Amino acid sequence: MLELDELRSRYPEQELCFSLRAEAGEITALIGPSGAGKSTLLAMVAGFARVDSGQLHLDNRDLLPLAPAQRPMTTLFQDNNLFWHMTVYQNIAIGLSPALRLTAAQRAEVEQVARQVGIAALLQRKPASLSGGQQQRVGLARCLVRQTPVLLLDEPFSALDPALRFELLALLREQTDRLGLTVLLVTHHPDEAARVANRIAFVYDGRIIEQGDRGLLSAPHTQALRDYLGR
Ligand SMILES: Nc1ncnc2c1ncn2[C@@H]1O[C@H](COP(=O)(O)OP(=O)(O)OP(=O)(O)O)[C@@H](O)[C@H]1O
Repeated sequence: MLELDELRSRYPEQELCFSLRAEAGEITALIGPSGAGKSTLLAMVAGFARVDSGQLHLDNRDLLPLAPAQRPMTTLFQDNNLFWHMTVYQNIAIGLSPALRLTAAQRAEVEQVARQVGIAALLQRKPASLSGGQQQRVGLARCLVRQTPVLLLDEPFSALDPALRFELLALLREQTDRLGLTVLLVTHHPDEAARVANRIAFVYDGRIIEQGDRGLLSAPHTQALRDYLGR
């Protein structure tokens, strides 16, 4: 289980403080207004943003002393950070070896993950020749090949049209179940959250002020969540 206990960051204009529990095999959707702190929450967990106090554990292992690269997690943003001069194969392989020196077993892993996310036929292509949805599949494949137990996703599919977005989310759901991943997914689409997430956390003014299962969206407790949902 990934546990955030009063994980706190103080900025001049705002103090952020998050408590959250996320189980393996679960997708937790983080929703909330712009500026509420969703991306900063992910950055605090990943080690990219300063943490002033509180605790962060994965299965009772203290993650706070670890540098970002040592943390057992992978981050995917909307801007998927693909390298345009490299092939799809290389773009996935770089998740395993920055120098692209792969063992035979690792090469087989790249091919297997590519099959799982439906891009096996595209391995020799360059990202520029792919559709937006295919590019995000490559980004997801790079994350999955690393085999980290935690995935931090910051609106990875938001630029895609709804049908493609749901296709990619279904793929994420499938891989989360298959690999027992712990996924935190920032999204601006509550319908997206309702479709794939096990839990939904509403981030408001630097705090999680409501959380629950998908039912949260049909029965919000706070006025802030009602306002956010436009009800
Ligand atoms: N490095 C920083 N310096 C100062 N303030 C910061 C910093 N990082 C985060 N913050 C504070 O955290 C707040 C939340 O920003 P964040 O980008 O996490 O919100 P968000 O919910 O992801 O918004 P959006 O949905 O628009 O991406 C900011 O308004 C700011 O007050």
